[in-house]
This record gives sequence, C-alpha cells and structure tokens, in this order.
Amino acid sequence: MTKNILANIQEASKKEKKLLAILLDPDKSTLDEAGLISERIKKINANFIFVGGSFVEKGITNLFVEELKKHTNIPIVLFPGDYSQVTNKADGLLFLSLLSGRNPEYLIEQQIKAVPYLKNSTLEIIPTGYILIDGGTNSSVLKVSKTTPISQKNIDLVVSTAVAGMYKGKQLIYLEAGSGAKNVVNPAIIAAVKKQLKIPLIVGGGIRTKTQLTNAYKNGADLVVIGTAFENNII
Ligand SMILES: CC(C)=CCC/C(C)=C/CC/C(C)=C/CC/C(C)=C/COP(=O)(O)OP(=O)(O)O
Ligand SMILES: O=P(O)(O)OC[C@@H](O)CO
Ligand SMILES: [Mg+2]
Repeated sequence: MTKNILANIQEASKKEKKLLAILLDPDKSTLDEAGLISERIKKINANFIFVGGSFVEKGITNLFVEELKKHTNIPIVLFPGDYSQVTNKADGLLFLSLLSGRNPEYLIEQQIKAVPYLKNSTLEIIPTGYILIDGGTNSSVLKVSKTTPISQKNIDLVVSTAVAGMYKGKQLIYLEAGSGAKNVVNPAIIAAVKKQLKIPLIVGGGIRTKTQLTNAYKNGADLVVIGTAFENNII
C-alpha cells in the first residue's frame, strides 16, 4: 500500500508543519534491536524512518527493513549510499544524485545500476538532489564519493546548485553537512536556499541539540534528519 511519502512532505511544507526523520544505519544495529529502536522512534514522534549508510554490507538492508516492518507502521524511506541498498521491503526510495560533486558514479552511474532492482518495484521513487556542504569533518559521504563539499561561505553556489536541481526536476533538495558533522548547515544557507525553492527542503548532518533543530526549521527546513544523536541516545 502506498504511503504517499512525497505528497505528504509537500502538503506539510505548504502548511509549514515541520517533519522529522530518524536515520538508521543497518550496519550499526542488530536485528534483535529493531523492536526497541522502533519504540524509541515512536516516542520521539518521528514522521519517517530513513535507512541507509555510506558503507553498508550487501544484503543487510533488506533484512533490517524486513525486521523493522514487524515493529512499526512509520514509513520507511531508503537513503542509499549505493544501489545495493535498494530493497522492495521499504516504502520509498530517495533517488539521490550528488549534485555538489563531479563524480559521474554518484551523478548517474549508481542510478543506472539501481534500475534492474527497481523493475516491478512498489517503492515510491523520489527524485532527490543531494548537496554536500562542508561540516568540518571528513564525512563518510565525502570519503566514499571522493567529491569536495561546498564551503559554508559559498552561499551563492549552494543556492544555484539547489535551484539547478529543481529545474532538472528533482522533487526534494537535501542539504547535507555529513553524518556526525562538527558544523551543521548554517541557518543563513538554509534560509537563502529556501527562498529560491518551490520544492520541499531536507536538512541533516550534525544536528544534536533542540536549538539546532529549531533553527533549521525556523530558517526553512521542511524535514530534518537526525542519525548520530539518536544512535548516541541523546534525543
Ligand atoms: C539512487 C541510488 C540507488 C543510489 C544513489 C547513490 C548516491 C548518489 C548517493 C549519494 C552519496 C552518498 C554516498 C550518500 C550516503 C548517504 C547516507 C546514507 C549517509 C548516512 O550517513 P553515513 O555516511 O553512513 O555516516 P556514518 O558513516 O557516520 O554512519
Ligand atoms: O548522523 P547525523 O549527523 O545526524 O546526520 C544525519 C544525516 O543527514 C546524515 O546523512
Ligand atoms: Mg553510516
């Protein structure tokens, strides 16, 4: 059954109802933790569970999502570092293109490799422009993609990249400071991007305090993604 993931994000964005996704990395939890994790996510009132990682062992995501599904009705959206993380057990798939980078592998090759796995799939496929911004750490995304993040100082380039993504037909733009970032995406960048976008905006990377969360929302993030702070039990 379709969960209308994109339509719900668009609707929430229009009504300025802010959304939260918890990011789970299949290689950082065991299958028998799925019940407990689902309970914690329910208590936080998260709207989505994102599942993915930069370096996830093949086959693990499928089993992990299958197990999660036994414990939760919250929509599960794949946030894959590569095509091997595609599983039909989830509800949706962020069909990412790494627009900040110039590595063809993450601009088009991974997407082509994913297609055979998407034949007859019931996943809701959501075209998403993914923009990596310098979070002050050597993030996993940076390492695996071998691309350079955009400097937090170069607001114009971030805005142009996001708007180019929108013109290319992306339905969502994701501003990413990198998992475990030291510096979150600057609120000034979020505000500048939001001003030019007619599509919903996702923000993530390094968000660990209530103030950072509120600042992201106040400046125009429609959906915030939290991974590390949840893993470390600080939210
Ligand atoms: C469309 C399909 C099937 C794949 C797209 C592949 C692309 C373009 C990915 C974008 C680049 C990338 C490697 C994104 C990874 C996103 C992600 C799941 C990050 C989660 O955090 P981690 O990078 O695993 O951080 P930790 O290592 O700290 O857990
Ligand atoms: O793990 P954190 O730092 O919360 O980052 C979440 C997400 O944006 C990473 O892709
Ligand atoms: Mg990871």
